[in-house]
Amino acid sequence: MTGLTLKDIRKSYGSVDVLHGIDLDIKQGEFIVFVGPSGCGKSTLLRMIAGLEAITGGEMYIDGQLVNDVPPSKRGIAMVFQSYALYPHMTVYDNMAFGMKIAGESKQEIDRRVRAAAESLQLSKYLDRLPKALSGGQRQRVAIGRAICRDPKVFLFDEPLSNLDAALRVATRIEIARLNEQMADTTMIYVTHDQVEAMTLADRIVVLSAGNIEQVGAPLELYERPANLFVAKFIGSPAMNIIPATISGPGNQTTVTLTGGMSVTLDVATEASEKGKQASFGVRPEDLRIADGADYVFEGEVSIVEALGEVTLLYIEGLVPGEPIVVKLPGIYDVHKGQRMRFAADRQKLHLFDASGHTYRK
Ligand SMILES: Nc1ncnc2c1ncn2[C@@H]1O[C@H](COP(=O)(O)OP(=O)(O)OP(=O)(O)O)[C@@H](O)[C@H]1O
Repeated sequence: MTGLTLKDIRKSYGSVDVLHGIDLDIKQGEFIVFVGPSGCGKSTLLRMIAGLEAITGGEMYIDGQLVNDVPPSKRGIAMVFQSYALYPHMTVYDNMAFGMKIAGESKQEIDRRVRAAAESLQLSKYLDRLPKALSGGQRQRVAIGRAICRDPKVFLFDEPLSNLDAALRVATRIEIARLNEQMADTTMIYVTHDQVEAMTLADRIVVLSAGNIEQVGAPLELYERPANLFVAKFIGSPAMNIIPATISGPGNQTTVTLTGGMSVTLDVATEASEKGKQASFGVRPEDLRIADGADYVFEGEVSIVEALGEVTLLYIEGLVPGEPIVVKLPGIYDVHKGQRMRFAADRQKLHLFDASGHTYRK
């Protein structure tokens, strides 16, 4: 079984601690995506798994074997970089064959693997070309093909699509999803800034911030049940609206008083001892709808309307000065600046976090 186990993995550059003790179990064949703000340590962690960065502390196991001191070439890992890193003077074929030649594979085996990888990535007709005669998307497919040829146990991707334009990103993302299906036993770990890539490709997403894991879970689990305020704001776009609140009625369902005085009841249980405590109330822009009765969550004035066709984004002022509530309505709405509106949401879709940012949901 080619799983990965990270036990209290730490990284420091001199006196600067970058990763503070990462614990993570990855099963064979899983597609794991690392996300987090710039500088949180995603790439460093990936490079440590690859063996390109030394491990300062903790233990890393691949397939049950401690690999802390195993060099990259002996870890059974292949990595695809944002920059493709192809040899410019070599043809596509030779780029894909290179690693196997170095490893001393037979010509026949090399040929078989190169052609199979080229076939699965629709590169067969480009095998004699140099990288400069390829588009960015084709180059990245060659880099992926080269990695496939090495028949890795673990496949690492460091923002592989970020140099591609929007249409190519989508096409190559779908290519990677297909590859993941074909290579069902190969563990894949993928770093990205792109929420759509994370949500669509991952079996599980690892959310990192400032060198710590905030939450690990299936994409929709993170979306529906964020463990804390950080994950709540990080997953989903536009981000979840957060409104300061006070717990006024704890119980199986909790009533809170929002800044501005509105009382709202959520499907979240709280202990009696929470009464009077400060909390953060959360609602996603897409979970808000125009209220049609007296039952509403908040009221305010439209300050900006962004009509995108498929959705309309409204920025509503009135609760926290300078922090408009964002509402995402499906389709086109005839709404104008200055209009006063009320919005409602289902109780089950509302979130509540305590003063230290942890969710009240069990
Ligand atoms: N060689 C180095 N020496 C000192 N600090 C470093 C070194 N490499 C990375 N760092 C620091 O480690 C932290 C994590 O960097 P890393 O590249 O892993 O972040 P990241 O989450 O991948 O960011 P991004 O999304 O911007 O690529 C950053 O604060 C960075 O400045």
